[in-house]
Amino acid sequence: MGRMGKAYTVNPKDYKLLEEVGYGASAVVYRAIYIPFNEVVAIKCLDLDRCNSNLDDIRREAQTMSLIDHPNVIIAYCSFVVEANLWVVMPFMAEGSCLHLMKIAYSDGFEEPAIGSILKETLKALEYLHRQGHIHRDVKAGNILLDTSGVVKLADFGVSACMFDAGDRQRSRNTFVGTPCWMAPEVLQPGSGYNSKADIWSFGITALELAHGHAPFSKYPPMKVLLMTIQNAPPGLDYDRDKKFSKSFKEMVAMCLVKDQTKRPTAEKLLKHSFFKHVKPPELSVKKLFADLPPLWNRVKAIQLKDAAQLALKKMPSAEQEALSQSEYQRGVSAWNFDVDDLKAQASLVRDDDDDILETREEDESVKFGGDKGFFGSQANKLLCCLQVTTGPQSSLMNVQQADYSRQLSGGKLSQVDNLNRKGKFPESDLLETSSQEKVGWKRNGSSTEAKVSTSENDVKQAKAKTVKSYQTRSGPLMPGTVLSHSLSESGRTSESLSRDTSLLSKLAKGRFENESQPAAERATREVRKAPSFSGPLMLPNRASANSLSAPIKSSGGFRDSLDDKSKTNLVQIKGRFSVTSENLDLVKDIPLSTVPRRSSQSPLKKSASVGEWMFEPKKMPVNNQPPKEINNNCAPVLLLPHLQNLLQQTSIQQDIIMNLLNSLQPAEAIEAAQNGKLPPLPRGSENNGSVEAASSERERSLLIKITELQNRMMNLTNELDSEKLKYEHLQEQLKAITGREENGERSDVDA
Ligand SMILES: Nc1ncnc2c1ncn2[C@@H]1O[C@H](COP(=O)(O)OP(=O)(O)OP(=O)(O)O)[C@@H](O)[C@H]1O
Repeated sequence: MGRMGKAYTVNPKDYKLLEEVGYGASAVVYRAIYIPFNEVVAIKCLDLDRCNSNLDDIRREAQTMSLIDHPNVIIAYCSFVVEANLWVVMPFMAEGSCLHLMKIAYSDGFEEPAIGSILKETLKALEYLHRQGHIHRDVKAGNILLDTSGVVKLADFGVSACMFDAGDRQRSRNTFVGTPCWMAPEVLQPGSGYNSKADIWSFGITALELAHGHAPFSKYPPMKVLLMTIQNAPPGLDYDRDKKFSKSFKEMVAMCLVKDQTKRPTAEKLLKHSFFKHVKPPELSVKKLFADLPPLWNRVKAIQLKDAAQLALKKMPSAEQEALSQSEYQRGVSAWNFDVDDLKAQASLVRDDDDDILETREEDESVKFGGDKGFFGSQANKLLCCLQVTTGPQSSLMNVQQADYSRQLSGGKLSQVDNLNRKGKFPESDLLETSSQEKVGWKRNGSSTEAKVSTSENDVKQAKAKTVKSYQTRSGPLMPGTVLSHSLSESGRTSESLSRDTSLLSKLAKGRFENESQPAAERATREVRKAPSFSGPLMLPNRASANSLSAPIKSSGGFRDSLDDKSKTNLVQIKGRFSVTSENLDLVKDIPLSTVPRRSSQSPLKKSASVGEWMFEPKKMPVNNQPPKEINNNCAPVLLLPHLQNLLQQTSIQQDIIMNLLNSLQPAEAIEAAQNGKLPPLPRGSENNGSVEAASSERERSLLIKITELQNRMMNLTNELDSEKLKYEHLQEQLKAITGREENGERSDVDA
């Protein structure tokens, strides 16, 4: 039974599928006619084979959608299974999603009045859903739908979870679901659990997406997005760069994008924010956004072709992979794939020398990684270990995209379409639609350009439509057993259906991906395994805590590209895995006691720690008044600085290593030993008479020997450093003296 007493049958024969008006990771959405009422509806056809979600998720989506009742939340009239698809019948939103609208005509985002209206309506929907005990978990521009009168509705409960569903509660709230770019940090951190505040974060990201035309970090592969979300400062509207936006908008966004979920406002509270007070009704500000635009299905077609053209332009395999990953975000697909192999493959997309990543956007400028290859590896490992492995049908990201790719690549004159869309807007454009739908053309100022959708694409499409129609109907309520067994029996059809895609290009693409994605995954696996372990006694204090804005020890590897300009200029040295910046050095002195404990006041280590201060707040050293025997005038103090800094860095790192070693051993004895330069007495292994104890004593002994060696080296370095400091001071004095003499000489010349 639908709304307002209207009954929508669950018989697919009562529905006539028309054009495709949208597609996601697991679904294609069609405009359709419900024949008994002659009413236009939208039908979302979820391909159960492709679908990453389990049946519970799908059923939940359908149930949730049919129970909700709010003007800003899209409802489901009914849903039923048709062969390998779940059909969800819902109202048709004739202007599609905000994402599509931006892609077709507002690539740099909307103006603030429109954004305000869209966000306010969306927030009303969220407030309602949260009140009902739901977390949407997939708030993004792609799920905000608009109709011709400017009505805004939040869609897609494909991943929503009911907070009051006791049985599933823990599981669903500790499971990663959603879209990385929009996902709150707490959602990305396994085990921490999350609540409706996760939607507020996504809402903030959506606000940025509407303001800029893309979500922050959207150009990066998923694993990178994940790490950036966890490690970086939250993205936001920049007070200088985003001048065109009001202060209250910026403030509102900043309130949403707070890493501590408890500090984020509820939807109810956020609605009271001043930004929403003066927002215009959507029929005034939103409606005009789509004036003069072609019908939705033609826009969608153009977007598909444009995406395909962009992908086809990427020649290099690595670029291709990156493009695939990026296109996933650009089109706002939310089915974040948690198949571990896929994630590893994604991780392999993070290239060390990815220079183009340096041509960053606003959010990139704040990128400060605490990770390096090793760190990345270990973090990724941790994350991968915690990720829930999808055990369903093979619906890897690659496969899903591959299918889309195949579909798109079968299109015709791509460059022309790209040309058409290059300018983004079609203000005076007039779409000419041929009856056969083989030709899509835009007339611009008299000159017409046309983009032909090739027959092959139509063939594929028609074949697809026929296939859908020829499916046997299994109408009636969604029966988990039926679908599951069917789905299982059909598992592996993804590759089958791919092979049905006929275009030569798609075959080529397919071959390439099949050949490349696997090694990529393997490579990534190897990389992750090879990654140096940061656990154990030799671990440097990892100060790149999950939420830290910057880390004292920075990457010179995997995320070198992400260092911002500032940190680049501060770069002191890149050595081994670590690069050290002056900022880092400054932080060395602030190592918390918990990280480097029991730093004794008599310890020689302290000496080296104080070097950090000296570098940045030069203290007067006791200067030997005797002039140095030899003055090398070429050796300006400036030249000495890098050398001193190197020494300092080495000393600090070694100090950390030693302290960690000490910390991992018999604490009091070891520290004492390190301080005295002696070995502690052997642990009381003999008392226990245990071979294990004896072995561990042996190990401790050898470790202590190593410590002593290291300590000696460190002390040598410290001495060297001290003498360099003295030299530096002398040189400074010398310089001063020379300068003074020269000045005096000049003055006496002038006097003379
Ligand atoms: N009722 C509707 N009316 C018009 N267009 C719609 C409707 N529902 C969805 N669409 C279009 O179809 C697209 C994909 O729909 P939807 O988000 O439900 O699929 P999905 O597979 O769950 O995608 P994703 O995983 O990216 O969220 C939307 O972004 C939107 O453009």
